Amino acid sequence: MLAIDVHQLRKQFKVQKNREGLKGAMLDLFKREHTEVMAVKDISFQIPQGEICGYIGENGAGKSTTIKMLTGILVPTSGRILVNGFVPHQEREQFVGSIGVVFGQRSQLWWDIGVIESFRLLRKVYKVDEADFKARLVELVETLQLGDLLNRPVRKLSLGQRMRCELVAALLHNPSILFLDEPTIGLDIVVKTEIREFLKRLNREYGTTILLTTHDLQDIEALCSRVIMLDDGRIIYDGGLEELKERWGKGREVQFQFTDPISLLDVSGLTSGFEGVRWTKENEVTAKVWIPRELNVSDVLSRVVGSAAEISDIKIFETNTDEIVREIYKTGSPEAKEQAKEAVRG
Ligand SMILES: Nc1ncnc2c1ncn2[C@@H]1O[C@H](COP(=O)(O)OP(=O)(O)OP(=O)(O)O)[C@@H](O)[C@H]1O
Repeated sequence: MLAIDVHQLRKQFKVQKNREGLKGAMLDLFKREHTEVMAVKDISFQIPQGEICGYIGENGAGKSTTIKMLTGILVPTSGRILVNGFVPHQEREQFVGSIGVVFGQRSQLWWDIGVIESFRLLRKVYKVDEADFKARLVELVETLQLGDLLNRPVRKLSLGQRMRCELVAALLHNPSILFLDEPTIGLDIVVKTEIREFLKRLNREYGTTILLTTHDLQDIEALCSRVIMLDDGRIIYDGGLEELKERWGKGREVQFQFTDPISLLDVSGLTSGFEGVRWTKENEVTAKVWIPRELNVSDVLSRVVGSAAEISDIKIFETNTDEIVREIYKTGSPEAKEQAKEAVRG
């Protein structure tokens, strides 16, 4: 069974218009005018059990709206959703037992009571057996190092501590799918890394399926083999992260450290004939070469390595996903968007 199966999913919101001026406000009192906003436009995708998939897009692209439909909080305007074989908004009671949800910007813990009390209440909500609850709590508390936080009220926790507690709260009933909406927002790099490690482990040990939205592409790099990219309510890319980099990455950079001092002229000579290759000198013995996407990196490398110049070190710089994705978002890079839409269609 697929973890998530979505067909032609659409969500349209009715938004009240505000008319201008005093007269407008008076008129609004009697009869409001409405417009429609289509937040999600007939999207389809399937996620198998055990996959970690990133769901990305600019502000307002429709990510949260999708997650809310997948978790049964919003009812779709049209289309079909099956999550763990359930129709989320129809079969709520059984359904919520099989999923966990963390919204980075909202808490599911009670503000004024000890964290452990919130966990106990959630145990009742999810009808988790006492012995299972204890075993799971011990394990999660240990992995996420929550020991001395458990008796503190949530309002006294730092954001990072709270987020770790949110994860425990979402996982106490051992769900097979975890939805994360901006799980690392506002956290420092140390806590971000801890949370990423924890999620990887969860996926590895329990096969938990994870769908996560994020604006932090480091989350995607660290966790996801697959990315779904949304733009204005439509899917513009659905595929591997590596493929995304390959398809839209503009090139690779390789840094060479030579044994003896070199000049820019020397190194440029090494790659003569390769069109578009650009060298920059970093210091007496170090130079960087930029290799455009159209060329095979290893062809260029072997030419340099096979030359008379003696090399003491080589570093290859990975294509920066941040830059690629920002480029697609920003320029809309019309042809990239068009290509992507075609790839999804075809
Ligand atoms: N309850 C609502 N009523 C009306 N319009 C809404 C509602 N919720 C979302 N929208 C609109 O739907 C579109 C998609 O919003 P959504 O929150 O899903 O985007 P998002 O990709 O999650 O953005 P962000 O990264 O900012 O969280 C936006 O234009 C938003 O204004």
